[in-house]
Amino acid sequence: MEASISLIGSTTKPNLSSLIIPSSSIVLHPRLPLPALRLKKVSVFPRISHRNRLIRAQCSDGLRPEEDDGFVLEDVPHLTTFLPDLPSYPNPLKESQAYAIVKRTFVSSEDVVAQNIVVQKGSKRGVHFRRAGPRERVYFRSDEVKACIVTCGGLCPGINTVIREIVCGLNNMYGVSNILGIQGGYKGFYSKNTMTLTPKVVNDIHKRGGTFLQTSRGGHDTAKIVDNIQDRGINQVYIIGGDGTQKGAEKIYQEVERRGLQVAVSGIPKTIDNDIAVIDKSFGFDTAVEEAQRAINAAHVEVESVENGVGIVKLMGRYSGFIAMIATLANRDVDCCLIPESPFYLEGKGGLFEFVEQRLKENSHMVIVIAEGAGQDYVAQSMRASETKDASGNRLLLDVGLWLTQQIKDHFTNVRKMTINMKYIDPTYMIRAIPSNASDNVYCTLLAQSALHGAMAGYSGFTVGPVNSRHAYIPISRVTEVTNTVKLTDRMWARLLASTNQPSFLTGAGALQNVIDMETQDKIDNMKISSI
Ligand SMILES: Nc1ncnc2c1ncn2[C@@H]1O[C@H](COP(=O)(O)OP(=O)(O)O)[C@@H](O)[C@H]1O
Ligand SMILES: O=P(O)(O)OC[C@H]1O[C@](O)(COP(=O)(O)O)[C@@H](O)[C@@H]1O
Ligand SMILES: [Mg+2]
Repeated sequence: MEASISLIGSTTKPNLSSLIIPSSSIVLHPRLPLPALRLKKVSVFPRISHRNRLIRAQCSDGLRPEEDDGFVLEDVPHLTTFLPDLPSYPNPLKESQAYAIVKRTFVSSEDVVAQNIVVQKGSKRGVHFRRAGPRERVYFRSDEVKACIVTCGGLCPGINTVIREIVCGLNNMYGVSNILGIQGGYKGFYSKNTMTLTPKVVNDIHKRGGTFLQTSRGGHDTAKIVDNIQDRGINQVYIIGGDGTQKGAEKIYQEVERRGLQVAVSGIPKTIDNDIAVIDKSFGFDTAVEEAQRAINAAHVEVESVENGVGIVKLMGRYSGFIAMIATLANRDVDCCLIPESPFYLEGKGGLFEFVEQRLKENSHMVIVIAEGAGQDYVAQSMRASETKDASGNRLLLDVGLWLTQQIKDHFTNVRKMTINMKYIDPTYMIRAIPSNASDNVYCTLLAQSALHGAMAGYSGFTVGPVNSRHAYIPISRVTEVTNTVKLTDRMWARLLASTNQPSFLTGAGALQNVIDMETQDKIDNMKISSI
């Protein structure tokens, strides 16, 4: 059987013999018997930013299964890609008591996770990612590992659980004892002392909110960070953070590869907003939704105890309204949910004022949940706003919660001459600062273990996360190139509208078309990415 291979994203022409050898670093097609494979053609394309590694194989034995079934593996880099002579060792898990009776301790190099699991008869197989988990061979001797952990960006419930489980997992499963904590985010690499992390030190940190290692925004200096990694002899870097952090992790990986260092760079996606693409859900999200119930319930109790009570609860979500949407769906006392993805308007037919008045007439009270990023352009029209950014370059938002409170108050007092009782609750930081709940703790444990198995197995420049409930290694660039947002044209938003019976605000001129245009563009961008 012959195959032609395209390596997209490779900087150097690959050594053919190393590609012909069935290696754990390149899986061509899960159905291909690798030892029988002969290479027909190898093409090397220049690096493209949105696809780190895409490895496709095309059979030329007449069957052409990949061409027919459209299988694509979006692979992650492996240290042997640029260090082909790196020795490997049997995985110490072979001797592990914990895994003694497990049927399949090791994940096969042919196991992949499908990005799309809803298919039709005759669908192309589509994009797949490498399945996460321990591998038969590792590329680090346990006593040689010097790992470090860093946390960057905003807080999120569960960060401490991930830290704890990386430390305990490396120690218990791989016998690694040399683990450093980098304090205060990326800048901590070059501006602070490190701390030693042992299972004892991190034993109960999962019971606390925040990050044991502290965090920061800004301060990503790739050269300084990699110099520091090199100077300290660090060979595994675990980076916990959101979209910004993952972009930084990608740059660190690229510099590590450029310098030819045996350093595994592993990203663990963190975002309370659930705005990271590809993965099912980010850790801490469930906890945030649960905690949001307390604020919504408080608002509801307040407003149902007075006449014409209007409660407004602001939840986090800069560009993605997932917390607001799911917290609303979970609660049932919310009359209206406003998210960044769905523009709304106040005045006139189908507007928010009309809806508030209608609910007050019906129930004498109502609750609005609003995501912090909702209606930003609208708010900016009535406020003199200057574009300010945080240290990482994220746009600072206008306070839509306060603004909406004032608008509703003014309208009913001055225009409708009605007395209303406004209660505004902003629980955003209170939600973000709590420890993770039970299900997030389990999720964080899996993330940490998947990350360290991947690093020990020599993968690098990857992000870990569940894709259709199976943990996978995903090229970092794949999770940073698009923001995960609520799709108004998907059924979940319709479920919410059906549950609250609120207006869709799509009656304004061109509003519906705008949404469709935006989402179509998103889809086209995604399709371009998936079809390369
Ligand atoms: N494009 C980028 N390239 C390199 N580093 C980045 C980039 N964007 C953000 N960072 C760094 O990542 C860290 C966290 O980013 P930030 O956007 O604040 O939070 P989050 O990672 O949670 O989205 C900061 O130290 C910031 O300097
Ligand atoms: O801590 P800060 O800088 O006030 O951050 C607030 C922002 O952080 C977030 O929680 C998200 O932060 P990340 O991008 O770090 O995940 C937003 O929802 C919120 O706007
Ligand atoms: Mg972010």
